[in-house]
Amino acid sequence: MSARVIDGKAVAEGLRATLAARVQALPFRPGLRVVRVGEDPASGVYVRNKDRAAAAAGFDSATIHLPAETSQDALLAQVAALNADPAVDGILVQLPLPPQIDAQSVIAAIDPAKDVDGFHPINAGRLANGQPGLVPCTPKGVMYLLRDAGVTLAGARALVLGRSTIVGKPMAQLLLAADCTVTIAHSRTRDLPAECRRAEILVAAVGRPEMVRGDWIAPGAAVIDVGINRLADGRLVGDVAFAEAAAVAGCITPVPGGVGPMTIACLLENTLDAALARRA
Ligand SMILES: NC(=O)C1=CN([C@@H]2O[C@H](COP(=O)(O)OP(=O)(O)OC[C@H]3O[C@@H](n4cnc5c(N)ncnc54)[C@H](OP(=O)(O)O)[C@@H]3O)[C@@H](O)[C@H]2O)C=CC1
Ligand SMILES: Nc1nc(=O)c2c([nH]1)NC[C@@H]1CN(c3ccc(C(=O)N[C@@H](CCC(=O)O)C(=O)O)cc3)C=[N+]21
Repeated sequence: MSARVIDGKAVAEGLRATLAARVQALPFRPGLRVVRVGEDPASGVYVRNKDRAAAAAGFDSATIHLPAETSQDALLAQVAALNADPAVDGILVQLPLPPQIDAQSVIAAIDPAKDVDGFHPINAGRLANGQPGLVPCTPKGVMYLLRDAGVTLAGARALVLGRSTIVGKPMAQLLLAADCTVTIAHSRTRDLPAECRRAEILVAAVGRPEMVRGDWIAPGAAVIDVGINRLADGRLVGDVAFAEAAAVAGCITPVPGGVGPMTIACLLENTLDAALARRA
């Protein structure tokens, strides 16, 4: 292996320690509510990790777990109650939602000032316009990791693999704002390996286990693996074939212990930011 492995767990611990110190100095505890509907197994891990991290950093955090058959109206009523609750600074509705619920409508119902996921159209629009707002946690965490690893951003050729609203698109916006030359690739991209090979910064967010092979990576590239894929044998792997890619890349994030912990730390940072803005 030649690549430096970026320790997302350690960077996240550092960020959480800074946030904990800031929270301790406040006359109130920032309030975070996670709404989970049904039993999506991947959400279970995330919600558990988040609860532990939020409590340890001094946040007032709770998960509201609703049954899988919850109606859209009932979920909208829950969101409205959290919007109206002055003790709640951040609201996160865990995705995916069951099929009877339209996620877009639910996200649009969240008070943009409490939208710590940064998924509300108002916050997405602010990001696109270069205005301050709440930024989606995963792409925000990736930017922290790139900066921590000392990766040169201005002028760098960056490729984002994936164009989802929650990862790919906001990731591309943040890299663009940092003066990268950004390409967004997706399932209709012609010759994906060739596009990847041109990238000095490669961010993979496709949800396809180990799809990105070693010979797709430019020598010395910074490789950020957002993918979280649970294999049949229980192993957790990313969207990048780690060992192959690490033989070629300059630096690379592992799964687990890469982007995932940063997502949670950034959720806490967004909650603190939302609390300070709301209560100012
Ligand atoms: N570490 C973390 O904190 C987080 C990790 N994740 C993980 O990141 C991954 C991506 O998540 P998310 O963005 O929500 O996923 P989505 O399924 O919403 O989006 C996947 C994207 O990848 C593209 N894609 C799918 N298959 C291929 C292919 N064979 N070739 C090229 N492009 C393809 C899709 O293209 P098209 O648009 O054309 O369909 C789409 O744009 C998942 O593994 C998820 O679990 C997600 C959130 C947080
Ligand atoms: N509204 C909403 N916001 C989200 O941000 C959101 C979501 N819904 N739905 C699901 C995805 C996925 N996601 C993860 C975050 C952290 C880890 C994480 O902590 N991963 C650790 C541990 C993984 C493990 O041990 O299983 C790691 O990668 O090291 C995983 C997955 C957030 N998401």
